[in-house]
Amino acid sequence: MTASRRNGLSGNRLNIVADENIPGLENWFADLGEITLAPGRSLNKSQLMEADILLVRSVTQVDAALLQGTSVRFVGSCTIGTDHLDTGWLNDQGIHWSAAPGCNANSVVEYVFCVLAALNVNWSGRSFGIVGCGNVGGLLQQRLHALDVSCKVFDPWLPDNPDAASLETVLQQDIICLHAPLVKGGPHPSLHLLDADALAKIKPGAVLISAGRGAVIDNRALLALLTRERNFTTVLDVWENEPDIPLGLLEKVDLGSPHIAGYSHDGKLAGTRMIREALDRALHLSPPQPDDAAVAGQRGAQQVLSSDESGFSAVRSLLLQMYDPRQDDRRLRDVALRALSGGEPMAKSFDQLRKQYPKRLEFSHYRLVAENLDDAVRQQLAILGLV
Ligand SMILES: NC(=O)C1=CN([C@@H]2O[C@H](COP(=O)(O)OP(=O)(O)OC[C@H]3O[C@@H](n4cnc5c(N)ncnc54)[C@H](O)[C@@H]3O)[C@@H](O)[C@H]2O)C=CC1
Ligand SMILES: O=C(O)C(=O)[C@H](O)COP(=O)(O)O
Repeated sequence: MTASRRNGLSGNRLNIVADENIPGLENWFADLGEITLAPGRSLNKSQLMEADILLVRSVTQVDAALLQGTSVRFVGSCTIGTDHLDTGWLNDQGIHWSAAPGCNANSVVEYVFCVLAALNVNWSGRSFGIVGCGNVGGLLQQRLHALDVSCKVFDPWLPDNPDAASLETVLQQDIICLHAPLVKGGPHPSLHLLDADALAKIKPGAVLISAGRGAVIDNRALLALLTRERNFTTVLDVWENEPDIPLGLLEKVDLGSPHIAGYSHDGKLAGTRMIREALDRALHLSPPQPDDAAVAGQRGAQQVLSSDESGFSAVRSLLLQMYDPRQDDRRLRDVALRALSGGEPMAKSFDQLRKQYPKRLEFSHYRLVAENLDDAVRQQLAILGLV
């Protein structure tokens, strides 16, 4: 039986237009019809006139300007964030849509711990503040509880969270992690939630890690503050005005990266798979055959890690063997320097860094072979996902 018969399409193969940066696309969607790849940033209506399915990432604004008058009837975004989708308009039009909630949450949480390892900040005995406690912030909170590290949470939609606190309280913690989505309206907007006033309330000596959406921090206010004084350590994965990020701000931050906190290979594949599942539900299709799915979800060969060190030094060195955010920082600063000296414009290089991002495997792909490690260190690593 052919793939399209299996799906009850009776020869009506679907016309799929997809962002060129979606791994696992062939394995998860080829059974449905023709796939046309396009650069997500510049996708336009003329490419979608005959399309049934549109598959995007966060760089494509999906709204009336893009879709009105096209034949698209399902939009899938292989991302957690949905701020690039005009969901109200899609609902009004009866166009099915789905994002991939939580697909790369584990990747972002691993990024946070690797950032702290890179900064040589031992989290034991410190307190965390989490802004936005959904799939990402909630997973971080779970790990912190398991590590016996205290945390405070600001999430106006979750007043019953056991660690619920005001934004002011959260900004007074030692390590502040921003994982709120970008929300521009409603009772709890997050746009510029960290404005000049809020930034001034951050505890001196704290570490601020922003891995939700860039505009949750007023980037001009942050630049002004960091230009006057550098009272806290700043780590930005996300920026206002991506991909043309503020280069003056990059110069001031301690670690910067091109919006890759969620870019583990596992997280990306999970996003693709989840969109296929959502499409099956929306259009009552059958999933691809297990063989296809198995290829799409293939895990890399297990890698083995060791360390001769002990205590936090061992944890730190093992985490950095798996993922070292300083490499992303270096790459970003290199392209910024080139842009400043008249080379490739930053916007182009930023997208290029993301497109050519090295394959990053999550901690669960690795195995520990360090005989010397004491039980407390082993336990800590196990909580982080390395056994
Ligand atoms: N840097 C990266 O690579 C990645 C960034 N993200 C971003 O992180 C965001 C969060 O991801 P998830 O936790 O999976 O989303 P989620 O939708 O599961 O959770 C978001 C949480 O933020 C809360 N929230 C909403 N408005 C808020 C406000 N004004 N202040 C504080 N909290 C607020 C919600 O109540 C919810 O609990 C995504 O929307 C996306 O924009 C997600 C994945 C990767
Ligand atoms: O899932 C999200 O939300 C993210 O921020 C993604 O990691 C962003 O990836 P792209 O869709 O921009 O490639």
